[in-house]
Parts: sequence; structure tokens; C-alpha cells
Amino acid sequence: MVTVSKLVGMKRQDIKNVLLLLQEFVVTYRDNKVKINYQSRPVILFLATLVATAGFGIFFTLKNILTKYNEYLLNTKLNRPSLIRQSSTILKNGSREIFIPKGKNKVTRIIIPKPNLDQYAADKYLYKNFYINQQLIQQSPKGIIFNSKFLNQLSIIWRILIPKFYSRNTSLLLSQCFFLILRTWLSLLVAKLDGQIVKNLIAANGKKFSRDLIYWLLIAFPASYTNAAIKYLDNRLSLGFRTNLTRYIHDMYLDKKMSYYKVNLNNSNSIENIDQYITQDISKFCDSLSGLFSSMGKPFIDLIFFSVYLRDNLGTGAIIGIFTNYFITAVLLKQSTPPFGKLSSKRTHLEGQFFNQQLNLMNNCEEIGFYKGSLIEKVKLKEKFRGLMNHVNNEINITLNYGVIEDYVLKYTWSAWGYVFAGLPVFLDEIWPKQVPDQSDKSLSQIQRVDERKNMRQFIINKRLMLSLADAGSRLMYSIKDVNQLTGHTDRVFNLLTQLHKVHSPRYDFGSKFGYSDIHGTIQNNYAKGIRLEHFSVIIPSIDGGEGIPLISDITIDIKDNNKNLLILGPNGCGKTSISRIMAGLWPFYHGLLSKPNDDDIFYLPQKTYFTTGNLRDQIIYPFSYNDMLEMGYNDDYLYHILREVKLEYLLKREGNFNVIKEWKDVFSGGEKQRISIARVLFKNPKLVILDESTNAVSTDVEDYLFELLRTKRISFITLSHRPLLMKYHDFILEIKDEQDERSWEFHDLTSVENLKSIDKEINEIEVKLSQTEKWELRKQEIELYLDGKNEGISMEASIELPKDILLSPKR
Ligand SMILES: Nc1ncnc2c1ncn2[C@@H]1O[C@H](COP(=O)(O)OP(=O)(O)OP(=O)(O)O)[C@@H](O)[C@H]1O
Repeated sequence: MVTVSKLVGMKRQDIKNVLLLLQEFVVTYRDNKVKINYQSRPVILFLATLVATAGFGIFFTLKNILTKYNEYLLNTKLNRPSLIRQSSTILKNGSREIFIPKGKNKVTRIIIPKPNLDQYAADKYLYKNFYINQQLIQQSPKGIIFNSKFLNQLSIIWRILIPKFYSRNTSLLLSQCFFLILRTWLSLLVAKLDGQIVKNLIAANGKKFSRDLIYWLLIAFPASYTNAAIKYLDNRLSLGFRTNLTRYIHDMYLDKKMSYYKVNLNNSNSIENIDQYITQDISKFCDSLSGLFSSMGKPFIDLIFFSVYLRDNLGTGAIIGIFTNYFITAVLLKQSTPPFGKLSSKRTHLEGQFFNQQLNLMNNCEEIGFYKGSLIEKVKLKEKFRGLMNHVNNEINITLNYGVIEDYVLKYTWSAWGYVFAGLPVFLDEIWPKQVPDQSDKSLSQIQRVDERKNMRQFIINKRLMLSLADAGSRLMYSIKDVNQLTGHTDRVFNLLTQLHKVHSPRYDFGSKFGYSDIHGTIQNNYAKGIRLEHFSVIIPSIDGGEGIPLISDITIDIKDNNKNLLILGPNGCGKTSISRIMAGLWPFYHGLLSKPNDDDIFYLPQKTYFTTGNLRDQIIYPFSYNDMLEMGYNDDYLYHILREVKLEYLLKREGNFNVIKEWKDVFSGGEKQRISIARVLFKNPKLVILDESTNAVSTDVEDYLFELLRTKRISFITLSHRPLLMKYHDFILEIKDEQDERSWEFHDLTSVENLKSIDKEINEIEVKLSQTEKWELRKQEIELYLDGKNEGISMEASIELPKDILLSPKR
């Protein structure tokens, strides 16, 4: 005993007291059985949680069984091939039902909701009005009492996150509120139980101590359940928000109005690194918004509950004191809070730039390799990385300073303040004892002991609640940082949505405003006769909106036969591709009339062939999917037939099958790329195809063959080229000329006999010139060999080209 007491540094009397206490406890426990009240809150809560868990378990198991059964029906009872053939059905409500292969010989059903185009048109005005209002507020001389840009932005985005009251996200949000309130109520019960246990311990009441310990363990079950549920709902809510936002953006970004092109063009509305906005920014925004509900909701509800409870124990004055302290420190902290929102939004921007530079290197590695451009690429990468690192460094430093102030104030001063108020009733009781009932029959020591226990219980409860209150207050203060960051994310997401709404407008003029006053051109679709341009002007859209540089003006042509072919001929940079950009709706059409066939009947082949991610089949059928192909009634044999037609059948032999996945843009040669493009035309089989220098990389005999192929397939073509030799495949020519700083155009009808003759003459002249060039090349080589001493004799024609002194001088 002595050694033990020495070891722990206790007095002998203390040890004796503890042992006596333990003895008392054991005796009480043995003599009285522990009585559990089955109607007490901990028991009811425990049982309720058990029932709820079992209920949810049964519900989700049944749901899973039902889903599996439906899939079983889908894959067995119904005939799979015919199912895939009807793979993309439009349902009654306008949604698309698609079946996606899942594993071997299995499909799964997916419903894609119908995009609500009216909603985008209506929403556009919210974004427009927001900017108008902001401008008005800035101009307003008196200023507005309360205007939060962040809350205004959030309220507009909110319509996307929770579009209607009866939605999945609403139920998630309501469940979140329920669990937050439940959690605070449980904390209150736990605090009371805590005080109760300490009181029992001091009173050495083993029976009550054991009973309360059992209650403690029972209440821990719903408490843990509640905490886990809050975290779970947080994640689910974030996912739900992200799904709604991404779907909304994709519907706008990737529809017929081609916002993805317009928003990526270099103008005042373009968004640098838009990929990052759609992937990372939206995810961060949703995470921080859903996280804010629990990070702010929890302490907020705690503050209300705990202060109501504490008011009863400590009095209104104490509560006012506590909140005054909170308010003053909150204001001070707010003053010293760095602009976390701006900092985090700048970091995201810099991360995006660095990422894009890496992506650029990855996508163009071959070209950079040929140029031996690794050094300059390294410098550029280093520059972007240094910019990012400088910013992150700066952010870390700012955060350190703020962290010190924040921790000192929130963690320590607030807790000290809490202790003061928790101790107040005890000290006040000492100074001004309350009137107590007559206890003359009890000894003084007995009364003192009861009072001590009561005080201790009350102190434990108050202390716990005070600390929880301080904790809630500090968490609320910490979440100022979260709110600041959310402000930054909200601003970026709002900016993305605004730009998308601008470019999504049907008459978008590339300007920064929601206006389109400069666009007066008329486009007539469904012009079955052929193609007609009237006072057609080609104008580069200005990067600030409206008309930019004019390229060609006032073209008027009318081709009234949809079986005839047109060649648009002109030097580099004269605006040939720009004509097709206007026809395809990529650029605005400022002046004139354009009559053309329906968009579905035209197929555009861009100058640079695009290769999609996927297998060999995907390259040929682009922009259709495999499901579309099956729906159209085609199979791989048909694709092989197309490959044979464009003389690429060896590709299939080389690659083995159509399912091979490769980085196709790096695999195909220049000529192969162009022949794959023609294969796409044959697969789509349109009425009209626009060929933009689509055959300049193939040999002349293959070019001949490909144009003939299109003719036999009765696919009309409009060719954009700078090579007059292509005239022979066409019936009309729109010739664009650059003459003394002036650009003019001429239209030639080659279907008339005289024109044909003159064209034949022109082609003959070109061919003569070409053969002369070949002869010159031969002679040059002969002279080179002669001068190098590798050729003894030299032909007559070549000797004419040589100056006499060289001819007569000794050989090198
Ligand atoms: N987004 C743009 N912003 C500014 N200028 C542009 C833009 N797009 C094209 N241009 C300019 O417009 C002019 C016409 O371009 P276009 O691509 O139509 O020429 P092209 O006749 O097809 O030339 P090529 O035969 O070389 O393909 C060029 O001088 C080009 O630099």
C-alpha cells in the first residue's frame, strides 16, 4: 500500500477514502437490483433506431430485388437483339430510353430526361437581370441597404439544384434538417446524462450509476446513427446537386446551338479552361454547399437549443453576455479574415492553366518532337507551375496568420468565457445563498454533501453545454471561411452559367452583352432546289460582339439543281471555310439571304479530321453511336464494304477487327485520315456534303476515284479549295480573287458548252505548266550530278541552263 501510494503520489488517507467509496458502491450494487425504466427516453430512442434500421434494411433489400428482377426480365424474357435495335426510344413524356450493354450478353436500361428548352429561355432572363441589377446598384447614389451578390447568385442557381418542391434533393435536405435537430436534442440528453453519472459517482449510488451507464450505452446507438446519417446525407446531397447542375450545363452546352464551339472561341465570352469549370468547379461548389448545411446548420441549431436550456440555468443576463462576446469576436474576426473566396478561385484558375499546358504537351507530342521543342515547352510549363506555386505559398502564409488568431479567440478565449458563466451559479450561490427548505433534522455535513453533489451535477451539465455552445459558436465562426470559399465557387459557377446562357441565345453575336442587334441575315432551311446566296457577306465576328472584319461582300449565286456540284475556289485566308462556318451556324450571319437544304441533309467535313475516343468502328460511323448504327439496320459487314469503297480494307486486316481501341489520330496517315472522312460521308449518305480541302493529302488518282465515287453515290458536294485542278469535278465555280487589296468574286457556270471549252483550255494549260515543272526538276538533278562529278555527260536541255564558264571549267 505504501509503495503504491508513493508511486501515485497520493496521501494514505486519500487511498483509504477511495477504497471506502468503492466498498460503498459495491454494497449498494449488490443489495439493490438495477431498475431500467422502459419508458425512459434512452430506451425508446434505442428501440426506435432499431426499428428504423430494420425498416430501411427491408426497404432497400426489396428495392434491390425488384431492380434485379426487372433486369432479369429485360435480358431473358425479351429478345435482346431486337431490344437493342429499338435502343433509343422516345417515351411519352419526351424522355429518351436507352439500353446500354452491361457485361457479357446483358443490357441495362437508362432514362435520359427530356431537356426543357423553355426553361433555358426563361432562365436566361434571370442571369441578364442579375447583371442589370448589379449595374444599377453600382450606379445608385444612395446605395442599397442590403445587397449580397453571393446570395443573389445562389438564389438563381438554387432553381437548378432544387427545381421543384417534390424532388429527391428536397427530401434529402429535409432529412438533413431532421437529423441535425435530432443530433442537438441527443447532445442535450447526453449532457444531462453526463451530469447525472457524475452525481451518482459522487453520491456513490451504484444502482443509479449502473442504470445511467446502461442508458448511456443505449443512447450512444441513435447518437452514432445520427452522426453517420448526417455525413451520408451530406454526400448524397452534394451528388444530387452535382447531377442536376451537370445535366443542366450539358443540355445547354451540347445541343444544336453548338454552345461548346462558341464558348471556346477566342472572344470576350470565351471561358478559359471551361473543362475545369464543368468538372472541378461544379464538384467543389456542390461539396461546399452541401457541407455548409451541416457545418453551419449543426452549430446554428446547437446555439438555439443550448442557449434556451442554459437561460433556464444561468439566467438571461448570462446568455446576453455570452452572445455579446460572440458578436464582438465575430465582427473582429470577420475584419481580419483574408479573402478566402478570391484566393481559392484564383488557385483553381492557376491549376487549370497548369493542367492545360500539360494537356497541350500530351496532345501534340509528335509535332513538338519534330520541332525539338522540349525546351520551350519546359519553360512554359515551368512558368505556369511557378505562378501556381507562388499563389499557393502566399495562400498558406495568409492562412497561418489567420489560423493563430482564429484558434486563440475561438478555442481558448471562448472556452474561458464558458467556464466563467458555468461557474457563476456556484459562486453566486456562495455569496447570496438561496432560501432552502428547513433541513434541521439533517446534520450540517449531510446538507453540505447534498449541496456539493447538486452543484457538481449542475456544473458538469452547464460546463458541457457551455463548451458545446462555445464549440457551436466557434464552428459557426470557422464556417465563415467555408462561406468565403463557397462565395468564390458560386461566382465561378454563376459566371459559367451566364456565359453559357449568352452563347445559347439563338442569335448570339459573340458579344459580351445579352443582345444581338447586328444580326440581320436570313437563313432559309429546307431549300430543296439546291443552294442560293443573295447579297451574302462573310464577316469575321468581332471579339467584342457584332461585326468584325469583312472578308467577302455581296455574293449572289443561285444553283437550282441539287444534283450539281459547286467549287469555291480561292487563295489561302480568303474566307472559304468561313462560308461553311456561316452555313453550319457556327458564325452569325450578319447580312443577306442563305437558302440551303435542311441541316440533317448536309454533312460537313472539316479541314482537320477529328478522331473520337473509341474503337475503329467509332471512327467510321462518327458522329453516330453503335446503337444508332444497329438502329439504322447496319452491321460490321456494311462497314467493311465502306472501307473497301474508300480503299482502306487493309486497315481491318491489319487491326484484326472493328473493336480495337487506339489513339487513332496518331495511327492514321494524312491520306488515311481523309479517306476515313469520306467513309463517314458514305455511312451517313447525306444529300449534300461540304468538303473543305478534304482530298489534298491523297494522290491524284485516288482523288479522281473519290470524287467519282461521290458522283456515283449521287451525293452532291460543295468543295472548298485553292486548287484550280479540282474544277473538272464540278459544275459551278465561285471564284474568290485577291486583287490589289480588294477581294472580289466571280461565278462560272461550267455546264454551258463555251464555259466547258474554256475550262478545258485552262486545265490543259495547267497540265502543260505542270509537265514543264517536272522537266525542270529533272534538268536540275542532272546539273547537280554533273557538278558533283557523278555524271559524265549532260543533256542538251540541261546544258542550256548552265553558264558557259561552269560548263567549260574542270568538274568539282
Ligand atoms: N476566329 C477568328 N478570329 C479572327 N480571325 C479569324 C477567325 N477565324 C478565321 N479568321 C481569319 O479569317 C480569314 C479567313 O479564314 P478561313 O479559314 O475562312 O480561310 P480559308 O479561305 O478557308 O483559308 P485556307 O485555304 O487556308 O483554309 C483568315 O485570315 C483567318 O485568319
